[in-house]
Amino acid sequence: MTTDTTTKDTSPGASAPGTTVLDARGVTMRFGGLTAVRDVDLTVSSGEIVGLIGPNGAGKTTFFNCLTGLYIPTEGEVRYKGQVLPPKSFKVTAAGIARTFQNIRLFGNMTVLENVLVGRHTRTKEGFWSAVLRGPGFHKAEAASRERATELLEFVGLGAKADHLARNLPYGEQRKLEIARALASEPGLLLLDEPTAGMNPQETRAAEELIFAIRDRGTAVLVIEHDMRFIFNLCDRVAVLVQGQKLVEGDAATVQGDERVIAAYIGEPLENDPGAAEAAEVEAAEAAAEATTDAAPGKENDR
Ligand SMILES: Nc1ncnc2c1ncn2[C@@H]1O[C@H](COP(=O)(O)OP(=O)(O)OP(=O)(O)O)[C@@H](O)[C@H]1O
Repeated sequence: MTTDTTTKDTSPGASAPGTTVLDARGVTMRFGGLTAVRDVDLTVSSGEIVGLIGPNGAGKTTFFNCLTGLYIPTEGEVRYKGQVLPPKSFKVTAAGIARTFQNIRLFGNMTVLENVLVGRHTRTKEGFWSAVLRGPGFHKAEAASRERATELLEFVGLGAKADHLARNLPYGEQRKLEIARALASEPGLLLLDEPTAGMNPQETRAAEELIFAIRDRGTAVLVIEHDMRFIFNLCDRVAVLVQGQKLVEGDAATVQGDERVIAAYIGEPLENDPGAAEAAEVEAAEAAAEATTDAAPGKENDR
């Protein structure tokens, strides 16, 4: 038997909108002498898409790893729906938090459907002996899992490719498949680590639509991304990590207007920064003025 009592439209992990699903408090992660994450608080509620941004090495992935049981925070506490998270990633997945990784981690030689079925294992109650003996309970569970996996593939737009080998999918579809596999564990919170990395603009737009649809099914989303346009379009709230600490948190306008955020990105300018065009114009004007001064007739005489 499975716990599969789902409909296409609502995730079984869904909570009433506005319920806090993730509550991370004072999370600190040290590696020897290096503090990668320092005293970070973050909440995510049902019905929300929250973004986590910051320059390279700011501690975003380390923080994600603290939320998924991959790392046990040196200090602090992470609660999911009020319960302190167990310190093992498979238990965290079973509790209701699923994730994707920066680098795609699919089983390339398995079919698209099989990849999603792998993601279902935390939601099936069939034990080892049932699988070995392949009794009626096992077959029923397998059929239910296949049905649910097929629904999820349709949901992400890969219904027609269920029998293809994962490695033969184009890049953007592999990313979608990763998301379908994560959804197969019926999470209440989905963590996406750079979901649009390597995507073209069209694929990025499709990913945006898909994440909105996931939110609408009742799954809260926390997303790390470097693509600022994507993050500010998508997220209800954005937290900025800099050198392991949370610098600012708020809606897109609050974060975009904060001088400290722009300063933190100096040397690594904000992608699609609204001020970038003006800054380039000023630089060009300064360069032109310098060139004119250099070529001015009085210049020789001034020396
Ligand atoms: N397992 C580890 N052992 C030691 N140091 C680590 C480990 N993982 C991360 N770090 C260090 O912690 C800091 C934060 O790294 P992290 O990967 O979390 O940053 P990030 O914000 O995700 O960066 P990026 O945007 O480049 O992915 C970096 O200085 C990194 O070198």
